Amino acid sequence: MFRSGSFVAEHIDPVTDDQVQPNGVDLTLGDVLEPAAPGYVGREGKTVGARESISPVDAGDVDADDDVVSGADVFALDPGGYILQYAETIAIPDGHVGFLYPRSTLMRNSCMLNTAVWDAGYEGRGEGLLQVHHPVRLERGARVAQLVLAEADHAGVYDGDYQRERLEE
Ligand SMILES: O=c1ccn([C@H]2C[C@H](O)[C@@H](COP(=O)(O)OP(=O)(O)OP(=O)(O)O)O2)c(=O)[nH]1
Repeated sequence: MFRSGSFVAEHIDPVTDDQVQPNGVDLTLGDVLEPAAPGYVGREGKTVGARESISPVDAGDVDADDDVVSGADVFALDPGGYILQYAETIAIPDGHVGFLYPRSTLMRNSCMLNTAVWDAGYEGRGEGLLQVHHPVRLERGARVAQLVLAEADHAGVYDGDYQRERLEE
């Protein structure tokens, strides 16, 4: 069974009322990174290749548009693959598994957010793969994705390399 948005909100920090949806909680855009060196996925080990931060520009520096809020931090992205870091800390409670879906407005703007499984016991500020197929402008703090939680049996709890990622930043 999938849990309600108000249940999911108990496991997201920080969260505001407007992020809470009927079936999940919207996550917002923290930072955008660009891969700068090859990573490695092996039979045993793995590494995440170096990435470089993309600097946001002031809203006043992108094409004027009624929808762009003055003073906002805006990532002006050309087509390519980027790492999107969520602003919120996510804690997947025991007895659950998390799934994340992109906000449809991203998709309608020719962007896609690819995600993996969120394991029971994981806590951290996670990442997703942002595919940009057409130039787009994304504001820091904008809602970009929605996390849902489903009840699930599990074998142990998450104890991998990404446990507690970016919590001390
Ligand atoms: O889109 C996603 C999906 C999951 N995660 C987090 C939660 C998940 O529990 C953790 C680890 O994911 P996974 O188990 O797939 O990582 P791995 O590549 O198998 O590495 P490790 O074995 O070190 O965990 O990453 C994200 O940040 N983004």
